[in-house]
Amino acid sequence: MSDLKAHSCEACSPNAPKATEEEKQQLHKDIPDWEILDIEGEEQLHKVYKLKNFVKALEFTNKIGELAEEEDHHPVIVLEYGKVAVSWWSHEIGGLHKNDFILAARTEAAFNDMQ
Ligand SMILES: C[C@H](O)[C@H](O)[C@H]1CNC2=NC(N)=NC(=O)C2=N1
Repeated sequence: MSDLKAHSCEACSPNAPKATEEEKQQLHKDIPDWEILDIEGEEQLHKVYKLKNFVKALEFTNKIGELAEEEDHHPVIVLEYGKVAVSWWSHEIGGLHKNDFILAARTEAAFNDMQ
């Protein structure tokens, strides 16, 4: 396994290439607990995290927000009591770019740091 969270994100433009099937398969190995969902024809990485209470869930949400702002790449985050659902995909290209896998790996690391 590579240390995916340490990879650099590339600027994502509308003509950036989507990750190929082979790349997705390889990158998914680093974040095996994330699901790849097809939402209205666009693939997304998705994971639901459980936390102790609302304050912890909010703290984690804010950490993800910081990761997103650092890379100008933003997820959908659904926050509720003790739970944070995160989806990463690249709006510009309507699917998955390597950046999404990197940010999912950083999300995973942020969660592990809180435990
Ligand atoms: C102008 C700005 O860089 C773009 O709109 C960025 C912002 N954040 C983004 N986040 C995500 N997930 N996908 C994008 O295509 C995207 N584009």
